[in-house]
Amino acid sequence: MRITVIGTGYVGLVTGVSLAEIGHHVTCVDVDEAKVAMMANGISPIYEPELEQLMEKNIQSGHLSFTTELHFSSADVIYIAVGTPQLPDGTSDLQYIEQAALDIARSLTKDAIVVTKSTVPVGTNHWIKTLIEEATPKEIKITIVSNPEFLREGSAVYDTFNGDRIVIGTENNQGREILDDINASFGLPIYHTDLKSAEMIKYASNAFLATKISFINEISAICEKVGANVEDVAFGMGKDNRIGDKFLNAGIGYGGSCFPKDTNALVQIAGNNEHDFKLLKSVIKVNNSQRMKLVERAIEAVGDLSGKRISLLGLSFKPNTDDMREAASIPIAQELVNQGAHVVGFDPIAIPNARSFLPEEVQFKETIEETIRGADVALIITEWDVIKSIDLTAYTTLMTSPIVIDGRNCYSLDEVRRHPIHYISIGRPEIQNRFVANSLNTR
Ligand SMILES: NC(=O)C1=CN([C@@H]2O[C@H](COP(=O)(O)OP(=O)(O)OC[C@H]3O[C@@H](n4cnc5c(N)ncnc54)[C@H](O)[C@@H]3O)[C@@H](O)[C@H]2O)C=CC1
Ligand SMILES: O=C(O)[C@H]1O[C@H](OP(=O)(O)OP(=O)(O)OC[C@H]2O[C@@H](n3ccc(=O)[nH]c3=O)[C@H](O)[C@@H]2O)[C@H](O)[C@@H](O)[C@@H]1O
Repeated sequence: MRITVIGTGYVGLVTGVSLAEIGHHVTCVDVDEAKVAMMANGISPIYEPELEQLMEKNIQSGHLSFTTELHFSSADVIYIAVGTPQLPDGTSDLQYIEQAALDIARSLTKDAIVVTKSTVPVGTNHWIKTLIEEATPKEIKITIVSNPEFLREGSAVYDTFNGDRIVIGTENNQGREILDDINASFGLPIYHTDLKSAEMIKYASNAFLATKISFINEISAICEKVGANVEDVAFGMGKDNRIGDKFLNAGIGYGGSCFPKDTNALVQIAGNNEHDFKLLKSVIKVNNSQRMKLVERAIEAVGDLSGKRISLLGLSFKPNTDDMREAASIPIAQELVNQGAHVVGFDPIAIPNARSFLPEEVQFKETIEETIRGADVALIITEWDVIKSIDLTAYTTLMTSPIVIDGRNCYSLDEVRRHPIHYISIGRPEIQNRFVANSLNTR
């Protein structure tokens, strides 16, 4: 099948490369000339494991190409994968979707199947179809399909080939049959539904996962007060198949380009339809306050942060990605700078992106050791393997005072107990050996 994918971000590029890998002829279109030039040379503009190897392989085999030209007339199927960011009031900004629809309409010379991969509010697929139809000759027939994406950043390629389901929302059998054909080689379960239900499945899935995270974070706050351990609690809960053991990691909350924007968008979709989504509003509120916990703990541990050297370990919103969108490091770094702290940041991959997201006062270091050297407090923001696997003696030998506040519960408490560290994590008992207190007093 000849497929054109519009938009080559995390979703569009991975979709295009994966469809090429299973044998389709894919043209990826983007308006960003610099990005297209990179991709045409086999270089991925995003950090995503396995992606670049597959890109190179499929460019070589002639299955994958990149262009800025907005001509779609030779495609059998056109995928829309442009961004749907959040407007200030929480609703989805559909300007890129609208532009893509108009670009499609302008160049169509025959019937087309248009597939929406982007996450869009309920009813948007009908709107896209109407937009295209209004701008094309009457004899051209448009079939619209909603095919929401469930990949996670950091494991996007793996997820595309090993996902739990493919959702295909259609308005007729033709769209359904062609999408079944296109996706057959992925070998994943396909679930068919109507357009609106497919759109809703995407928001409901992200909102439910966000709810699990805020729920376990609330439980972690109670664990801290009563002296329980949230990891043991989550493990015990997760053994019940009805609950499941995934997405119960307590921490500093969810970030990224999707959970924050999609939860806000669903609150707006509900509100526009006269439903006050109280539960989801609370999920968002809990998440917003969760992010500041590390700063609050730092103040409890050392008092006034002014003039203190504070290390941020991990800057991206989660490990294995360079994506800084809605990363917890952004409000945390801003608050630390506001309080007069001297902030030093480390991330194995995201530093180039982080420079434009974090306050200019933040300094960056290439290694964990350089980042924590001379620090008064280390805050763990992202659970990169390189941070999880560090020898804990580095904290005691390099820091001015070994106070580690771990927003991702990276270390086992048994391991921490073997080191003279003041260790504060989320929903687990605080560890402050007498030895640490003594060593701090003698500094
Ligand atoms: N990032 C993720 O992990 C996931 C994202 N989604 C959804 O997928 C959609 C895309 O998200 P991302 O890939 O993160 O976006 P992104 O912001 O990384 O990429 C969007 C791309 O579209 C391009 N673009 C915009 N307008 C265009 C036009 N008219 N023609 C050609 N190219 C155009 C931009 O230059 C950019 O390269 C969003 O709706 C998002 O909610 C869904 C699942 C996962
Ligand atoms: O719509 C999207 O964009 C995507 O959003 C999420 O994927 P992603 O944002 O890439 O990453 P996740 O692994 O879901 O993590 C999101 C955030 O939740 C946090 N998280 C996750 C799991 C957990 O138990 N606890 C927790 O705090 C992570 O640290 C991260 O900040 C969903 O998992 C994907 O299915 C979906 O396609």
